[in-house]
Amino acid sequence: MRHHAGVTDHDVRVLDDSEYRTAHSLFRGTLHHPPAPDDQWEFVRESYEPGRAFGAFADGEMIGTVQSFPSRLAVPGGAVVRHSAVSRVGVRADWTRRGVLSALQRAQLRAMRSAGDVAATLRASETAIYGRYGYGVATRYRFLTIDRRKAGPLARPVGRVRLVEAEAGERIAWGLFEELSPGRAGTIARWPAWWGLNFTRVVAEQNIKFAVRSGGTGGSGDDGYVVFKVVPGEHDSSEDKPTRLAVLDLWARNAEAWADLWLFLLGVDLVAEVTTFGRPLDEPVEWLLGDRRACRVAEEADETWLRLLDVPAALSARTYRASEPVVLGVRDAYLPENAGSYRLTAEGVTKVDDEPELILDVDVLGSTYLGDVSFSTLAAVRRLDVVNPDALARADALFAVSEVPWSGTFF
Ligand SMILES: CC(=O)SCCNC(=O)CCNC(=O)[C@H](O)C(C)(C)COP(=O)(O)OP(=O)(O)OC[C@H]1O[C@@H](n2cnc3c(N)ncnc32)[C@H](O)[C@@H]1OP(=O)(O)O
Repeated sequence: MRHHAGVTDHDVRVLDDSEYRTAHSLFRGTLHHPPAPDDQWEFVRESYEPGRAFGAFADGEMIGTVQSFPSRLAVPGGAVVRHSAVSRVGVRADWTRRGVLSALQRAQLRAMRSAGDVAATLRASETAIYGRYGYGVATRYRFLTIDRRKAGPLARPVGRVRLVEAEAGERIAWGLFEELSPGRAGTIARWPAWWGLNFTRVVAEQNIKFAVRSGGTGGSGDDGYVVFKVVPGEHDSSEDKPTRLAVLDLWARNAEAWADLWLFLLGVDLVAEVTTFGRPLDEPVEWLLGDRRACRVAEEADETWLRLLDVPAALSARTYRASEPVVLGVRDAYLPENAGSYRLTAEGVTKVDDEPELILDVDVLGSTYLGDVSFSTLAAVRRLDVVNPDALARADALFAVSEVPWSGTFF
């Protein structure tokens, strides 16, 4: 493939399983990590799926790679669509800014759509990279830091939270997760190798713990779990580091189980600080505490970058609120079959020849799709062309959701 006014020549093709380790080492190199040692590779190998890894080659050497995991994504209204979780994107430092990633993206987007995936998502290392390929920020998450000794929760537990040894804990967590996700819009299915890589592999080394909740008013079965680790503090050095409990993964079937899990976490002795990995924006942790100021949002950040691969299928999969119709005009440079006018009503979606009222690139449509940001907001920052200003309120009303979207799975 010739790119960027002929600066470079490279070919892109699907990798076979003899090439996965080279691709993985190349990717890790672009993040400035050494290749995975053998024990880690055993877990990583499992996560490469046939037909899903691509390499870019120049002079017979691999210079760039992308790959994806097979998954499913929940959309507003409760439907679940086929989805690829894209990761391990990297181009060797001596080949960057010559169009190598663009060529890889072109091949990967085409392949995912041809395979029948409706959407792809990823976590971006930098925000400047993926908009051009049609990915838009579609969910956000927040990282909490709680001063445990100040928190003083007022509620009392209803059920029972028990610590479970790692093997059984992981099995129970996995089972509950499969029941609960995809559920909320933005949540995804985890592929089997996700568990091995994220937990099994590091359980002993990182002293990872599993706690399971049961026995609430809903019955005696397990209905929530939390995966966490406690990092002991250091008090003998010049810097005083508090003992910290880090919440890695927390899912519950209902609010009662959720609150019991948090009450358990806030009651672990000798812990000064409870921190979380990215949690949903609407998780009411502050409201559980006697002193809401004990809970600080350490960071709020972009979580899911969403790429609609099959726009008509994606628009038809989600539901819409009652409102007057709107005609959206979609532009898509990489998958031009998505381009055109779509008439949306509360009952459904049709591709039409009508003049669009709002014109937007597919990455902007991706940002609105799960309901995290409104058309009006994106119009205010000039991310879409407003042909008919009245259409903004109609589009906002149609796409409105009652629960903030969130993924909750890092990859
Ligand atoms: C889902 C994940 O895996 S996230 C991890 C992504 N990987 C990394 O961050 C590892 C380090 N970075 C890299 O490996 C590379 O820089 C990549 C993969 C991000 C980009 O690869 P490249 O081959 O340089 O991208 P390519 O040349 O195709 O760029 C296409 C366009 O995007 C722009 N672009 C690409 N990466 C960046 C960036 N990091 N910052 C700003 N602009 C960028 C280029 O300037 C170019 O713009 P132009 O068309 O206007 O000239």
